[in-house]
Amino acid sequence: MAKETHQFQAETKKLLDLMIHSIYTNREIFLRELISNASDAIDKLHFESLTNRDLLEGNSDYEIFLIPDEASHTLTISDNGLGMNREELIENLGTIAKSGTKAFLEKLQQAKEGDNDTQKDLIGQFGVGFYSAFMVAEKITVVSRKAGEAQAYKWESTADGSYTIEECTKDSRGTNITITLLPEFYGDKAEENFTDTYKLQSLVKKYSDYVRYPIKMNFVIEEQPKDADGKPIEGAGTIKKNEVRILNSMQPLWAKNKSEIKEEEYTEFYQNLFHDWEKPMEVMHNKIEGNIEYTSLLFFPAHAPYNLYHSDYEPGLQLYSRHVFIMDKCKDLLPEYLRFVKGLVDSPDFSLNISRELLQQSRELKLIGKNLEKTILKQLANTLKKDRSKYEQFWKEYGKSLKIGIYGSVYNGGSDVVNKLKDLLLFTTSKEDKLITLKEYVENMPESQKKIYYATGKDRASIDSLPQMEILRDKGIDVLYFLDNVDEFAIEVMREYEGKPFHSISRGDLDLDDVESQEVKKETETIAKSNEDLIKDIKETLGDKVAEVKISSRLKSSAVCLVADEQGPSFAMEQAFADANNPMFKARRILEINPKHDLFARLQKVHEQGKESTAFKDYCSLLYAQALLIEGMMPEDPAAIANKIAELMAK
Ligand SMILES: Nc1ncnc2c1ncn2[C@@H]1O[C@H](COP(=O)(O)OP(=O)(O)OP(=O)(O)O)[C@@H](O)[C@H]1O
Repeated sequence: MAKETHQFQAETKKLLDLMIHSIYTNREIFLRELISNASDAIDKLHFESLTNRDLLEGNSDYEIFLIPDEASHTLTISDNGLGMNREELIENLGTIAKSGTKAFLEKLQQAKEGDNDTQKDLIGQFGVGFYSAFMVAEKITVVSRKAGEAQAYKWESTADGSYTIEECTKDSRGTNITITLLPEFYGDKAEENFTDTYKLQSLVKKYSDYVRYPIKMNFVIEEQPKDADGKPIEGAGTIKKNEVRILNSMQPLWAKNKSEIKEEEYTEFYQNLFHDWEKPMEVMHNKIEGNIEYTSLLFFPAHAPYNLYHSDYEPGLQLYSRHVFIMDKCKDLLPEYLRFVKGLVDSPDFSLNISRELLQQSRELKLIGKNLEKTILKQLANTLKKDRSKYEQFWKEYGKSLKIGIYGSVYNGGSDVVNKLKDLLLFTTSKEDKLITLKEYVENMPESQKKIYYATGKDRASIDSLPQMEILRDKGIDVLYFLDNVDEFAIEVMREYEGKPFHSISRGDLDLDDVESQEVKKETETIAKSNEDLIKDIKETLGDKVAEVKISSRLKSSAVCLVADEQGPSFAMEQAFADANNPMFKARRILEINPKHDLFARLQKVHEQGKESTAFKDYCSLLYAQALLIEGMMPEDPAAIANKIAELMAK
């Protein structure tokens, strides 16, 4: 095969330009990224070799080698992992397949130009992998031979928009990545010299100490020759000697005693393993002995990843058995609603070469999973009790996960899940822009209040201005604010909390049970009776637009409002269904009219002109349009409505 030149995909080009002109100061992270790729490639080989021993070609001494060379000012990172063939080199190093990197680029474009802090944050957050090497490289050469295949390939690029691929030879399987360093990154005068063995050693210690394969490097040591007794020979001058040293401790942090581990160690470990630049929000390290034996080290990232609720997010914990890595992203340990938890579990009860399928059925795995879930929920309950502001921070990032868990319990877990999560929920309320638990809400309910009231809206202001809110505010009844799409769905599944049913202020009757409300209700019924014809004619005029027209007992200063029937979905749910392409789930609309409003008297007057009169018809459609607008919905024919208003105003 002759040498081929390929163009980078447009997005890769963008990323490379960014790396070259990066103002990111932490350029040294490229080494961590390449070592982590090398370690992943060994993991992959190890995993595949469980079912195909031949891939090992007789060598299962996994290792990563760093080879700095001052003379050619290069640094090579070599691994004996799975390697890549021609197609894989093109696919992995020529395009950006990872949606994460795509999202990174989008975010970056959104960030204001010259916003250096955001740029820094993003490079750290997304960990741009292989391409980060272009921050320090003039040229990168990748020589790789895939395990089990004979032909090796050489990929090379100066990041000028293209790369070349050609056949080459390589005896051992795996990948060598050679970076020809930019002038500012080699030599004694360099700001950072990446050919300096001691610099490299300290970087490995800092970022890659826990990598589970040995990271080796050759050191040239100057020594005084020794005599037969091992004593240095005086005046003999020094001799140079090569010595291969392992740079990383490989000692898993989780195997140490909790009391011996410093907070910074957990942070570094977490950042290293999960490519995060921030400190984790929570660290949970537990060693369990007894019936079942395991150590778990779990983290909550400081911020929810941008794709936590998308299908491309891969949840799961790492599995180890006696410190030997078995599997990444094992989904079967934790329930869906804890998908944001990162970390690992090490248990001698896991078998080393177990397949994913068998693992799913493993009794030990199920037991450990149940325990981990309990530990996490207990920790959350504890934080809620003892450190409210920390819990609120957690809630801001991951509250949605728990609510989705409750909603999802219909299909997965049932009331058991609801019971586990109901006391961890937080909502703001009409009384204060402060988060409270359901328990706190119920404790503050007046004696006569039998239901938990809630209102749905896009923000506090839009709920505050709902006409239905006025009466509740006047009566001092607190209302939970549902500002997240999933809130109402989750609450629909719960139905009640400690025997108190949830009730939307925009659905069904309010059922306020105090004496005053009972009286108003009676009065409303009387008004409704004496206005039966009017109500019937409004309904007839509006036709299918509304299911029912009613005299309202819930309105104070507003003339009308629209509520949904208690049985069907609410307007917010209707909207959510429509957004999810399910427009058939429609709320049953009920138009409520305030009999105490001056408009009602006017309506009665206009009705005297007859139900077929233009004036009456216009009044009906304007009433309905008003009600829609209050709910944040658009009337079907806004232009016609505007004309009608103009006509009426001109009168
Ligand atoms: N040393 C290597 N051996 C084998 N394959 C490699 C090696 N380095 C990179 N690759 C391949 O190239 C792909 C792209 O690497 P890159 O570092 O850009 O992203 P990543 O490792 O998938 O993601 P991240 O860096 O966010 O973990 C990898 O997924 C892997 O398939």
